[in-house]
Amino acid sequence: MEDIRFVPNNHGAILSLNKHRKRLLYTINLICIIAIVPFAILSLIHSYIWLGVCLLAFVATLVINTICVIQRGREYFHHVIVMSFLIAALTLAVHHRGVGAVFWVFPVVATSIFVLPMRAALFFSVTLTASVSILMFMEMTHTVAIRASLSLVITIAINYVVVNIIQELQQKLRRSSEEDPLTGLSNRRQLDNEIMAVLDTYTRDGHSAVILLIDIDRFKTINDSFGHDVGDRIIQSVANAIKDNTRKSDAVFRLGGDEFLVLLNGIDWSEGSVIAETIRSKIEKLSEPEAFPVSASIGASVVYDGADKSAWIKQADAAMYQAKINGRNCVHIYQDT
Ligand SMILES: Nc1nc2c(ncn2[C@@H]2O[C@H](COP(=O)(O)OP(=O)(O)OP(=O)(O)O)[C@@H](O)[C@H]2O)c(=O)[nH]1
Repeated sequence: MEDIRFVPNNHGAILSLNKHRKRLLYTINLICIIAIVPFAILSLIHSYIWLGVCLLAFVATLVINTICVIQRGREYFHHVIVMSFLIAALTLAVHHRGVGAVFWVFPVVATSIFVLPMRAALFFSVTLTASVSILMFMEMTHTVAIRASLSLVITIAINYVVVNIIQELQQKLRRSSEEDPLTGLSNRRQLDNEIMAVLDTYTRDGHSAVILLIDIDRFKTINDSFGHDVGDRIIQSVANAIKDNTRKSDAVFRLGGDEFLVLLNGIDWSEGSVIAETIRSKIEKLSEPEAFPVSASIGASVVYDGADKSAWIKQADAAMYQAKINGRNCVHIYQDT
């Protein structure tokens, strides 16, 4: 499940819009134009000038923001400005039209949490509820004011609990779709994006990078001789050995079975071969606690002009295959022959 709220960056701008987010924005805009614009015009006709002005200002700023977000990935008006028009309009509507206007507050409060950052939505919902409630206590019977205010508070509370649960589930789902459960390493799904980013950096800035393809030697024999549980433990130990000997800026993936891929960023072939050798020797050292031989064959391939993702991985794979042919438990660096 995807996060359906818009993610603001440090400047409060709205980032990456996927098609679900766009759909939500279009729907909100359409509803606002169909429902609010006629109401604003009616308000102006009935001489509720400020109410009409605030409603039109809200719709205008919302539509402009939507266009800017879709075209440039950034809001034009900060959402505080857009929401201020809405708070003012709804408070004026309750003042002019009485309790009937309070019904409009419920969908607005419920929707805010899906379109605003969590804190902003909470601030907006509380401010709107407070201003409408104060007005109701001043202008209506206390029974009506208490009932309406209480149901608004309950709506806000339930919304926040539900959205928090959705976010937690969403994070779990994202983790499980991107992470290998046995080792906690990223799985193949993440690989494409990471490699594309490294290739972009190489093309743009000339930063070198190296792929290491690591395959545990005779892993089938380990499984057959000592069982799958021991095999799993070896996979975890190898994963830890790789993680412990790479930097945070490198990316480590379990491709499946007993095969791992390491993406070494900003590293040339000589540094890459040193890291590969360190990893190989750390994996070999796992033999001591296990009391049976553990080793891995490693193929290395350095990024090259015109490299594409699958050709680059194929080179590392060919190098790893050569390391197996060379007797396993060794590093082989791909060379164009
Ligand atoms: N324990 C365990 N075994 C797995 C897992 N995934 C795949 N395998 C086993 O890993 C073994 C992979 O063996 P291969 O890489 O084909 O061959 P190998 O025995 O390692 O031989 P070489 O690669 O030629 O050195 C197979 O027996 C798979 O059943 C896993 O998650 N856990």
